[in-house]
Amino acid sequence: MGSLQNPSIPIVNLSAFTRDSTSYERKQAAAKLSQCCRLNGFVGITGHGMPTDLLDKVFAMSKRLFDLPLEEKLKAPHPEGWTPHRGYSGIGRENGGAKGALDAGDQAKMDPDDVSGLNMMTMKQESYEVGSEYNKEDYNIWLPEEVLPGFRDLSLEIYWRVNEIAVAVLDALIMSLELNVEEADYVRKIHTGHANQLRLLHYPPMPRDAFKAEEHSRLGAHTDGRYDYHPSITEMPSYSLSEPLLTTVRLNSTFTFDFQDANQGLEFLDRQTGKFVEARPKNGVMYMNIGDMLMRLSNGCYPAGTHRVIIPVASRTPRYSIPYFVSVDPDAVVAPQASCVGPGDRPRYEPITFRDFRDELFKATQVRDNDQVS
Ligand SMILES: O=C(O)CCC(=O)C(=O)O
Ligand SMILES: [Fe+2]
Repeated sequence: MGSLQNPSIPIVNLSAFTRDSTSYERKQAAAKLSQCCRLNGFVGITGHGMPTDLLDKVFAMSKRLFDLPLEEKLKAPHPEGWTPHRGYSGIGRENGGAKGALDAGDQAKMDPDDVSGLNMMTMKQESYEVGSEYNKEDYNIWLPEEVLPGFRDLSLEIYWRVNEIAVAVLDALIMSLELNVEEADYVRKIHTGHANQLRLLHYPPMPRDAFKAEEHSRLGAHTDGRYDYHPSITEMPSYSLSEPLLTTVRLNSTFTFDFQDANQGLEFLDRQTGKFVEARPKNGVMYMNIGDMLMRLSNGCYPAGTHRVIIPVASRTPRYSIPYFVSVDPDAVVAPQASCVGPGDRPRYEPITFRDFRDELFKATQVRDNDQVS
Protein backbone atom coordinates (compact mmCIF):
# COMPACT_ATOMS: atom_id res chain seq x y z
CA MET A 1 0.00 0.00 0.00
CA GLY A 2 1.05 3.59 0.19
CA SER A 3 0.34 6.89 -1.36
CA LEU A 4 0.51 7.57 -5.03
CA GLN A 5 3.50 9.70 -5.78
CA ASN A 6 1.75 11.90 -8.27
CA PRO A 7 -1.32 13.43 -6.78
CA SER A 8 -4.20 13.47 -9.18
CA ILE A 9 -6.76 15.35 -7.18
CA PRO A 10 -8.86 17.37 -9.59
CA ILE A 11 -8.70 21.13 -9.13
CA VAL A 12 -11.54 23.45 -10.07
CA ASN A 13 -11.56 27.23 -10.12
CA LEU A 14 -14.73 28.57 -8.53
CA SER A 15 -14.00 32.28 -8.87
CA ALA A 16 -17.15 32.54 -11.02
CA PHE A 17 -19.08 32.01 -7.77
CA THR A 18 -17.02 34.27 -5.52
CA ARG A 19 -16.86 37.38 -7.75
CA ASP A 20 -18.89 39.02 -10.50
CA SER A 21 -19.24 36.69 -13.46
CA THR A 22 -21.47 35.80 -16.37
CA SER A 23 -23.93 32.95 -16.22
CA TYR A 24 -21.86 31.21 -18.91
CA GLU A 25 -18.78 31.31 -16.64
CA ARG A 26 -20.79 29.95 -13.72
CA LYS A 27 -22.17 27.12 -15.83
CA GLN A 28 -18.69 26.19 -17.05
CA ALA A 29 -17.31 26.08 -13.52
CA ALA A 30 -20.33 24.12 -12.23
CA ALA A 31 -19.93 21.53 -15.01
CA LYS A 32 -16.28 21.00 -14.06
CA LEU A 33 -17.23 20.77 -10.38
CA SER A 34 -19.83 18.12 -11.17
CA GLN A 35 -17.28 16.04 -13.08
CA CYS A 36 -14.81 16.22 -10.19
CA CYS A 37 -17.27 15.52 -7.36
CA ARG A 38 -18.75 12.45 -9.03
CA LEU A 39 -15.44 10.62 -9.08
CA ASN A 40 -14.39 10.38 -5.46
CA GLY A 41 -16.17 13.14 -3.59
CA PHE A 42 -13.14 15.29 -3.21
CA VAL A 43 -11.70 18.21 -5.11
CA GLY A 44 -9.21 21.05 -4.79
CA ILE A 45 -10.73 24.52 -5.10
CA THR A 46 -9.01 27.68 -6.29
CA GLY A 47 -10.61 31.10 -6.68
CA HIS A 48 -12.31 30.67 -3.29
CA GLY A 49 -11.31 34.14 -2.13
CA MET A 50 -10.01 33.16 1.31
CA PRO A 51 -7.65 35.98 2.39
CA THR A 52 -4.18 34.50 2.98
CA ASP A 53 -3.32 36.95 5.74
CA LEU A 54 -6.40 35.97 7.74
CA LEU A 55 -5.58 32.30 7.34
CA ASP A 56 -1.96 32.92 8.44
CA LYS A 57 -3.21 34.75 11.51
CA VAL A 58 -5.48 31.86 12.43
CA PHE A 59 -2.73 29.26 12.00
CA ALA A 60 -0.47 31.37 14.24
CA MET A 61 -3.24 31.64 16.83
CA SER A 62 -3.86 27.91 16.65
CA LYS A 63 -0.18 27.25 17.37
CA ARG A 64 -0.31 29.60 20.36
CA LEU A 65 -3.41 27.80 21.59
CA PHE A 66 -1.89 24.31 21.45
CA ASP A 67 1.41 25.56 22.90
CA LEU A 68 -0.42 26.53 26.09
CA PRO A 69 0.14 24.32 29.13
CA LEU A 70 -2.45 21.57 29.33
CA GLU A 71 -4.05 22.97 32.47
CA GLU A 72 -4.70 26.24 30.61
CA LYS A 73 -6.27 24.46 27.64
CA LEU A 74 -8.42 22.45 30.02
CA LYS A 75 -10.06 25.69 31.11
CA ALA A 76 -12.31 25.18 28.07
CA PRO A 77 -12.88 21.42 28.31
CA HIS A 78 -14.97 19.58 25.76
CA PRO A 79 -17.85 18.19 27.85
CA GLU A 80 -18.67 14.49 28.06
CA GLY A 81 -21.14 13.23 25.48
CA TRP A 82 -22.16 14.14 22.00
CA THR A 83 -23.37 17.69 22.37
CA PRO A 84 -22.01 20.28 22.43
CA HIS A 85 -19.04 19.31 20.30
CA ARG A 86 -17.12 22.38 21.37
CA GLY A 87 -14.07 23.45 23.32
CA TYR A 88 -10.76 21.70 23.85
CA SER A 89 -10.26 17.95 23.37
CA GLY A 90 -6.86 16.64 24.43
CA ILE A 91 -4.79 13.94 22.80
CA GLY A 92 -6.67 10.67 22.74
CA ARG A 93 -9.90 12.30 23.81
CA GLU A 94 -11.67 11.80 20.53
CA ASN A 95 -11.60 8.48 18.81
CA GLY A 96 -13.81 6.56 16.47
CA GLY A 97 -16.18 5.60 19.23
CA ALA A 98 -16.89 6.46 22.80
CA LYS A 99 -14.81 3.65 24.24
CA GLY A 100 -11.15 4.31 24.76
CA ALA A 101 -11.53 8.05 24.96
CA LEU A 102 -9.68 9.48 27.88
CA ASP A 103 -11.51 11.54 30.43
CA ALA A 104 -10.34 14.97 31.41
CA GLY A 105 -8.50 13.59 34.47
CA ASP A 106 -6.48 11.17 32.35
CA GLN A 107 -5.69 13.91 29.89
CA ALA A 108 -4.26 16.07 32.61
CA LYS A 109 -1.88 13.26 33.62
CA MET A 110 -0.78 12.57 30.10
CA ASP A 111 2.44 13.72 28.53
CA PRO A 112 1.30 15.12 25.18
CA ASP A 113 4.51 13.90 23.51
CA ASP A 114 4.06 10.32 24.66
CA VAL A 115 1.43 8.65 22.55
CA SER A 116 2.84 5.15 22.92
CA GLY A 117 0.10 4.00 25.31
CA LEU A 118 -2.73 4.76 22.95
CA ASN A 119 -4.29 2.02 20.92
CA MET A 120 -4.52 2.30 17.18
CA MET A 121 -8.07 3.55 17.16
CA THR A 122 -7.27 6.44 19.39
CA MET A 123 -6.73 9.65 17.53
CA LYS A 124 -3.35 11.21 18.08
CA GLN A 125 -4.41 14.78 17.92
CA GLU A 126 -5.76 17.59 20.00
CA SER A 127 -8.49 19.88 18.77
CA TYR A 128 -10.60 22.87 19.58
CA GLU A 129 -14.08 23.22 18.11
CA VAL A 130 -15.88 26.49 17.52
CA GLY A 131 -19.33 27.23 16.15
CA SER A 132 -21.86 30.01 15.76
CA GLU A 133 -22.60 32.09 18.84
CA TYR A 134 -26.29 31.75 17.92
CA ASN A 135 -26.23 27.96 18.16
CA LYS A 136 -27.75 27.34 21.58
CA GLU A 137 -27.51 23.55 21.41
CA ASP A 138 -23.92 23.18 20.26
CA TYR A 139 -22.93 26.21 22.27
CA ASN A 140 -19.40 27.56 22.29
CA ILE A 141 -17.03 26.87 25.12
CA TRP A 142 -14.42 29.59 25.43
CA LEU A 143 -11.13 29.93 27.21
CA PRO A 144 -11.09 32.87 29.61
CA GLU A 145 -10.05 35.85 27.47
CA GLU A 146 -6.83 36.44 29.45
CA VAL A 147 -5.59 32.89 28.67
CA LEU A 148 -5.39 33.65 24.95
CA PRO A 149 -6.34 37.24 24.18
CA GLY A 150 -8.08 37.69 20.84
CA PHE A 151 -8.78 33.98 20.33
CA ARG A 152 -12.53 34.28 20.52
CA ASP A 153 -12.80 37.26 18.15
CA LEU A 154 -10.45 35.77 15.58
CA SER A 155 -12.16 32.37 15.69
CA LEU A 156 -15.53 33.96 15.06
CA GLU A 157 -14.12 36.18 12.32
CA ILE A 158 -12.77 33.23 10.36
CA TYR A 159 -15.89 31.16 11.10
CA TRP A 160 -18.12 33.68 9.34
CA ARG A 161 -15.59 34.51 6.60
CA VAL A 162 -15.38 30.84 5.65
CA ASN A 163 -19.16 30.62 5.76
CA GLU A 164 -19.26 33.25 2.97
CA ILE A 165 -17.14 30.87 0.90
CA ALA A 166 -19.45 28.03 1.90
CA VAL A 167 -22.47 29.95 0.61
CA ALA A 168 -20.74 30.50 -2.73
CA VAL A 169 -19.64 26.86 -2.97
CA LEU A 170 -23.15 25.68 -2.08
CA ASP A 171 -24.45 27.76 -5.01
CA ALA A 172 -21.88 26.08 -7.24
CA LEU A 173 -22.86 22.62 -5.97
CA ILE A 174 -26.56 23.36 -6.48
CA MET A 175 -25.92 24.43 -10.07
CA SER A 176 -23.60 21.48 -10.65
CA LEU A 177 -26.34 19.05 -9.55
CA GLU A 178 -28.89 20.86 -11.73
CA LEU A 179 -31.39 21.13 -8.87
CA ASN A 180 -34.68 22.82 -9.75
CA VAL A 181 -35.68 26.14 -8.15
CA GLU A 182 -37.66 24.62 -5.24
CA GLU A 183 -34.92 22.14 -4.43
CA ALA A 184 -32.28 24.83 -4.62
CA ASP A 185 -34.26 27.08 -2.29
CA TYR A 186 -34.75 24.25 0.17
CA VAL A 187 -31.08 23.24 0.18
CA ARG A 188 -30.05 26.87 0.76
CA LYS A 189 -32.65 27.26 3.50
CA ILE A 190 -31.37 24.31 5.56
CA HIS A 191 -27.82 25.70 5.50
CA THR A 192 -28.15 28.77 7.70
CA GLY A 193 -24.47 28.73 8.70
CA HIS A 194 -25.32 28.24 12.37
CA ALA A 195 -24.72 24.48 12.33
CA ASN A 196 -21.21 24.70 10.87
CA GLN A 197 -18.08 23.83 12.78
CA LEU A 198 -14.59 25.26 12.72
CA ARG A 199 -12.03 22.79 13.96
CA LEU A 200 -8.51 23.73 14.96
CA LEU A 201 -6.35 20.63 14.89
CA HIS A 202 -2.86 19.88 16.09
CA TYR A 203 -1.13 16.57 15.42
CA PRO A 204 2.01 16.38 17.57
CA PRO A 205 5.21 14.77 16.29
CA MET A 206 4.98 11.01 16.57
CA PRO A 207 7.53 8.71 18.27
CA ARG A 208 9.85 6.69 16.06
CA ASP A 209 7.81 3.49 16.57
CA ALA A 210 4.85 5.07 14.92
CA PHE A 211 6.63 4.90 11.59
CA LYS A 212 6.81 1.12 11.66
CA ALA A 213 3.12 0.50 11.60
CA GLU A 214 0.82 1.68 8.91
CA GLU A 215 -2.05 1.69 11.40
CA HIS A 216 -0.52 4.56 13.26
CA SER A 217 -2.15 7.05 11.05
CA ARG A 218 -2.79 10.40 12.62
CA LEU A 219 -6.44 10.16 11.77
CA GLY A 220 -7.91 6.96 10.36
CA ALA A 221 -9.85 6.62 7.12
CA HIS A 222 -13.31 8.12 7.40
CA THR A 223 -15.95 10.11 5.66
CA ASP A 224 -17.47 13.16 7.38
CA GLY A 225 -19.01 11.39 9.25
CA ARG A 226 -18.37 7.70 9.32
CA TYR A 227 -15.20 6.24 10.65
CA ASP A 228 -13.67 2.92 9.76
CA TYR A 229 -11.83 0.96 12.45
CA HIS A 230 -9.66 -0.79 9.91
CA PRO A 231 -6.16 0.59 9.65
CA SER A 232 -6.46 0.54 5.92
CA ILE A 233 -9.68 0.76 4.04
CA THR A 234 -8.07 -1.04 1.14
CA GLU A 235 -7.92 -4.19 3.29
CA MET A 236 -11.66 -4.43 3.19
CA PRO A 237 -12.73 -6.80 0.42
CA SER A 238 -15.13 -4.28 -1.00
CA TYR A 239 -16.17 -0.81 -0.17
CA SER A 240 -19.75 -0.01 -0.85
CA LEU A 241 -21.42 3.31 -0.35
CA SER A 242 -24.60 1.68 0.86
CA GLU A 243 -22.95 -0.26 3.67
CA PRO A 244 -22.35 1.76 6.77
CA LEU A 245 -18.80 1.75 8.04
CA LEU A 246 -18.17 0.39 11.48
CA THR A 247 -18.44 3.43 13.60
CA THR A 248 -18.47 7.15 13.47
CA VAL A 249 -16.74 10.35 14.32
CA ARG A 250 -18.70 13.37 15.42
CA LEU A 251 -18.01 15.24 12.24
CA ASN A 252 -20.91 15.06 9.88
CA SER A 253 -21.11 17.57 7.11
CA THR A 254 -22.68 18.45 3.81
CA PHE A 255 -19.19 19.29 2.67
CA THR A 256 -15.93 20.04 4.46
CA PHE A 257 -13.18 22.48 3.55
CA ASP A 258 -9.69 21.67 4.67
CA PHE A 259 -6.97 24.25 5.25
CA GLN A 260 -3.60 22.79 6.18
CA ASP A 261 -0.09 23.93 6.96
CA ALA A 262 2.89 22.90 4.83
CA ASN A 263 3.20 19.49 6.53
CA GLN A 264 1.48 17.04 4.28
CA GLY A 265 -0.40 13.98 5.44
CA LEU A 266 -3.98 14.42 4.26
CA GLU A 267 -4.99 11.75 1.76
CA PHE A 268 -8.16 10.87 -0.11
CA LEU A 269 -9.33 7.49 -1.32
CA ASP A 270 -9.42 7.02 -5.06
CA ARG A 271 -12.33 4.63 -5.47
CA GLN A 272 -11.16 3.40 -8.87
CA THR A 273 -7.78 2.12 -7.68
CA GLY A 274 -8.54 1.65 -3.96
CA LYS A 275 -5.42 3.69 -3.20
CA PHE A 276 -5.03 6.83 -1.21
CA VAL A 277 -3.91 9.98 -3.01
CA GLU A 278 -1.96 12.75 -1.33
CA ALA A 279 -3.74 16.08 -0.93
CA ARG A 280 -0.48 17.94 -1.12
CA PRO A 281 -0.54 21.41 0.40
CA LYS A 282 -0.50 23.92 -2.47
CA ASN A 283 -0.70 27.68 -2.34
CA GLY A 284 -4.21 28.90 -3.00
CA VAL A 285 -5.75 25.41 -3.03
CA MET A 286 -8.45 24.62 -0.52
CA TYR A 287 -9.42 20.97 -0.48
CA MET A 288 -13.04 20.01 -0.14
CA ASN A 289 -14.62 16.66 0.56
CA ILE A 290 -18.26 15.81 0.11
CA GLY A 291 -19.84 14.74 3.41
CA ASP A 292 -22.57 12.21 4.08
CA MET A 293 -25.33 14.82 3.97
CA LEU A 294 -24.60 15.86 0.39
CA MET A 295 -24.19 12.24 -0.59
CA ARG A 296 -27.77 11.72 0.63
CA LEU A 297 -29.16 14.92 -0.88
CA SER A 298 -27.61 14.03 -4.23
CA ASN A 299 -28.81 10.41 -4.04
CA GLY A 300 -25.21 9.22 -4.09
CA CYS A 301 -24.32 11.12 -7.30
CA TYR A 302 -21.61 12.76 -5.22
CA PRO A 303 -20.06 10.12 -2.97
CA ALA A 304 -18.82 11.14 0.46
CA GLY A 305 -15.04 11.42 0.08
CA THR A 306 -13.09 8.97 2.26
CA HIS A 307 -9.97 10.56 3.70
CA ARG A 308 -7.35 10.10 6.38
CA VAL A 309 -4.25 11.80 7.75
CA ILE A 310 -1.02 9.84 7.74
CA ILE A 311 2.44 10.56 9.05
CA PRO A 312 4.63 11.25 6.06
CA VAL A 313 7.79 9.16 6.46
CA ALA A 314 9.98 12.12 5.66
CA SER A 315 8.46 14.30 8.30
CA ARG A 316 8.36 14.11 12.06
CA THR A 317 7.17 17.62 12.50
CA PRO A 318 3.87 18.55 14.08
CA ARG A 319 0.99 19.30 11.77
CA TYR A 320 -1.73 21.92 12.05
CA SER A 321 -4.91 21.90 10.03
CA ILE A 322 -8.24 23.70 10.04
CA PRO A 323 -11.16 21.71 8.71
CA TYR A 324 -14.45 23.59 8.37
CA PHE A 325 -17.61 21.49 8.36
CA VAL A 326 -20.59 22.94 6.53
CA SER A 327 -23.69 21.33 7.97
CA VAL A 328 -27.46 21.38 7.76
CA ASP A 329 -29.56 22.58 10.65
CA PRO A 330 -30.26 19.66 13.01
CA ASP A 331 -34.00 19.37 12.39
CA ALA A 332 -33.84 19.78 8.64
CA VAL A 333 -34.98 16.76 6.67
CA VAL A 334 -32.28 15.47 4.36
CA ALA A 335 -33.64 13.40 1.50
CA PRO A 336 -32.49 12.64 -2.04
CA GLN A 337 -33.59 15.51 -4.27
CA ALA A 338 -35.84 14.36 -7.11
CA SER A 339 -33.62 15.96 -9.78
CA CYS A 340 -30.80 13.65 -8.67
CA VAL A 341 -32.84 10.48 -9.06
CA GLY A 342 -32.29 9.44 -12.65
CA PRO A 343 -34.79 7.58 -14.85
CA GLY A 344 -34.97 3.97 -13.71
CA ASP A 345 -33.22 4.83 -10.44
CA ARG A 346 -34.82 5.15 -7.01
CA PRO A 347 -34.10 7.24 -3.94
CA ARG A 348 -31.27 5.34 -2.27
CA TYR A 349 -31.61 6.92 1.17
CA GLU A 350 -34.54 7.35 3.50
CA PRO A 351 -35.37 10.93 4.47
CA ILE A 352 -33.76 11.64 7.81
CA THR A 353 -33.05 14.65 9.97
CA PHE A 354 -29.47 15.45 10.72
CA ARG A 355 -30.28 14.95 14.40
CA ASP A 356 -31.66 11.43 13.86
CA PHE A 357 -28.80 10.52 11.54
CA ARG A 358 -26.31 11.58 14.19
CA ASP A 359 -28.14 9.78 17.01
CA GLU A 360 -28.49 6.57 15.04
CA LEU A 361 -24.82 6.56 14.20
CA PHE A 362 -23.95 7.23 17.79
CA LYS A 363 -26.06 4.28 18.96
CA ALA A 364 -24.51 2.05 16.32
CA THR A 365 -21.11 3.10 17.56
CA GLN A 366 -21.88 2.01 21.10
CA VAL A 367 -22.91 -1.42 19.86
CA ARG A 368 -19.80 -1.84 17.78
CA ASP A 369 -17.64 -0.70 20.66
CA ASN A 370 -19.05 -3.41 22.90
CA ASP A 371 -18.75 -6.01 20.19
CA GLN A 372 -15.33 -5.25 18.94
CA VAL A 373 -13.15 -3.48 21.37
CA SER A 374 -11.85 -5.32 24.37
O1 LIG B 1 -6.37 17.24 9.49
C1 LIG B 1 -6.90 17.25 8.40
O2 LIG B 1 -6.35 17.78 7.42
C2 LIG B 1 -8.23 16.56 8.18
C3 LIG B 1 -9.04 16.37 9.42
C4 LIG B 1 -10.30 15.62 9.19
O3 LIG B 1 -10.45 14.90 8.24
C5 LIG B 1 -11.39 15.75 10.17
O4 LIG B 1 -11.22 16.41 11.20
O5 LIG B 1 -12.49 15.18 9.89
FE1 LIG C 1 -12.59 14.35 8.03
